[in-house]
Amino acid sequence: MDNSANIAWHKCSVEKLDRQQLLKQKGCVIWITGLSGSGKSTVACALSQGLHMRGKLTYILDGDNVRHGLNRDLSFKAEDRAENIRRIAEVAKLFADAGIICIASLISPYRKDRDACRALFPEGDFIEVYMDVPLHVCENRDPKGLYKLARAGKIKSFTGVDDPYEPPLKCEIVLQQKGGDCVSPGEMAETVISYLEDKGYLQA
Ligand SMILES: Nc1ncnc2c1ncn2[C@@H]1O[C@H](COP(=O)(O)OS(=O)(=O)O)[C@@H](OP(=O)(O)O)[C@H]1O
Ligand SMILES: Nc1ncnc2c1ncn2[C@@H]1O[C@H](COP(=O)(O)OP(=O)(O)O)[C@@H](O)[C@H]1O
Repeated sequence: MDNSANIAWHKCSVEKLDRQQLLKQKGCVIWITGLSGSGKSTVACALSQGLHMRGKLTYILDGDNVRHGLNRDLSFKAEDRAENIRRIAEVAKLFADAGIICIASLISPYRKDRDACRALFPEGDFIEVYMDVPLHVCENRDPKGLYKLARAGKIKSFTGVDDPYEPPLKCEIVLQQKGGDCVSPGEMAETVISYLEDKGYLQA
């Protein structure tokens, strides 16, 4: 797998700590996982807005968007999903090293792929957020009409329909949308911001 030989890491005197001091924050990744339609992109945006208003620098890596460019060669079969997730994690690692709060929002359905991403980061810097929204709620929302197409057999291997989703067994934050209680994207974002504040990520 590793085709790079005879290479050495080149260090620079300006390091992550220096960049963090400049930005008055700590670089990390907030990894939002969940079914299609669970609200990942909406919460990612609300979070980015909330942090921006507090003077914090963020950048969103959305699965759908990255698949328009860097990952345009990848399909939805398991190996390609794994590669999609691996590449996004490596990019997120660069953003975190830049001192940025990187928000990755992608289905990332397999536990082992998400755990492999976590292993790329120092302890604490990979913050996994699970959008705990039942399939029937996502399917009722169906903003892009994809569930309808999947149920009609026009899209194959659609997560939650004929492809698996493995919820996290243990993650930093669970955002629930269950029963009659409606939790707004802004409220969900505030939960994540409180976590970041408590853990010291909003200061250098
Ligand atoms: N087969 C299949 N399964 C799931 N999703 C599908 C599929 N085909 C297309 N789409 C659209 O692609 C978006 C998911 O891309 P991701 O990069 O987040 O997926 S993954 O992490 O690699 O599983 C997903 O976006 P979201 O709805 O925002 O989750 C869909 O719009
Ligand atoms: N907290 C929420 N409460 C109600 N509706 C929501 C919430 N978050 C997102 N939505 C709606 O659900 C749909 C799917 O959201 P989206 O962010 O596109 O999900 P995903 O990125 O997981 O596919 C959109 O129509 C969005 O407006």
